Amino acid sequence: MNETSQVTDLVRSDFDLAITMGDPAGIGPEIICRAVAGMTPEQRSGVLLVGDPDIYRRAAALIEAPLEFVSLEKHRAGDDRVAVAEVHVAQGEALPDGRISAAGGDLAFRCVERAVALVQAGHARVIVTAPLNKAALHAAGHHYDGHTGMLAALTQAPSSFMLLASERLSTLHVSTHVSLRDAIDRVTEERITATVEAGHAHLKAMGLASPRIAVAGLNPHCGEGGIFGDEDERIIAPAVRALRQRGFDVQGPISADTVFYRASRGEFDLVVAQYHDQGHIPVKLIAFDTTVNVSLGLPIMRTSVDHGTAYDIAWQGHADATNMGAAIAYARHLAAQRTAA
Ligand SMILES: NC(=O)C1=CN([C@@H]2O[C@H](COP(=O)(O)OP(=O)(O)OC[C@H]3O[C@@H](n4cnc5c(N)ncnc54)[C@H](O)[C@@H]3O)[C@@H](O)[C@H]2O)C=CC1
Ligand SMILES: NCC(=O)COP(=O)(O)O
Repeated sequence: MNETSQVTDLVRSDFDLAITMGDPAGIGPEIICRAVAGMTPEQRSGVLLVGDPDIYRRAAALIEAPLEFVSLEKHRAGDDRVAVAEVHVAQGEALPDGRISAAGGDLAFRCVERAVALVQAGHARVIVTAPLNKAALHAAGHHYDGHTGMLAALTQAPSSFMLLASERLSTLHVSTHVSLRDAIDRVTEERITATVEAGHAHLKAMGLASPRIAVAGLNPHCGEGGIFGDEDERIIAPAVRALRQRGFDVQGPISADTVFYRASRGEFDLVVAQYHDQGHIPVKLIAFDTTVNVSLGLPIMRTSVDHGTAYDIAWQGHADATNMGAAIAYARHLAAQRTAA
């Protein structure tokens, strides 16, 4: 029986969160154990870890957390031990700490695959992901651009969008993991429209009655009348006009050098960024520890830390789990909003 088919044999089905291990060579196992160790027994009972239990045990020992783990199939309501949907490292494969390996990339992929199956089967509600390394993922032959694209493929969603949500500033991206040259080609009316629609729907679902959305320009000063490029006038402005005609509270294009500052002061609930770094840099600058990566446009719910695998500090015992805590809190909030709706 393979790991995915085991979901049909589960003995319990009331987990709020399925938390995936990410790349085991990185800080994922450590920050997950830190976050779980800090939970109340009630919160912990709603958590299902996905990954290799021996690696979770090693991480718990590293941080001296008194956590015990039990296979999902043996877990019962009231059990103090942390339930684990087991996904094992391929035997005999090298998995060096803090280094890119096919074994690490493959385990990270199989954990996400398993988590999706668990959620689709109704055994968990929201997926929270620890970071994976995209080079390791590709080394293992899984050619996705990250979780966001992988989740779209695994759930047969036509598209997915990356939201970085923080208290002061949230950004949603027209494109993410492509080259800057490709990103410019992806600035199309269709993609801008779909991104605004996805952001609007998410904010409504999170309880905002009328989300105020800004769309960032692409070129310096939005092209300044065509002197520095014409995409802002030719593509972004018509897309925003059409959205406004449909009733969306959306403005733009607004120069990228001011729009994030304005949003961070409360003028907008969301900024649609035209490419990865445009939307990532301002949020990570002001809220690296607390920004949550949320996948939009999928039939399932998923949140994540905003940081990466941090190989440089992996398995040294001093990774900061604040961001994992924020991703978990956002996931719980998502689930609660969905229940209330
Ligand atoms: N959600 C995900 O799966 C994400 C995955 N990545 C991937 O992670 C890999 C490494 O990315 P990098 O650009 O090196 O960024 P990174 O976020 O892994 O590391 C950047 C710096 O921040 C530090 N850092 C990050 N998280 C930390 C934490 N929790 N506690 C203490 N220090 C922390 C690291 O030690 C490093 O100095 C790449 O393959 C990237 O694609 C990056 C972002 C998100
Ligand atoms: N820059 C964000 C990142 O790399 C995480 O991407 P994803 O795994 O959430 O698609």
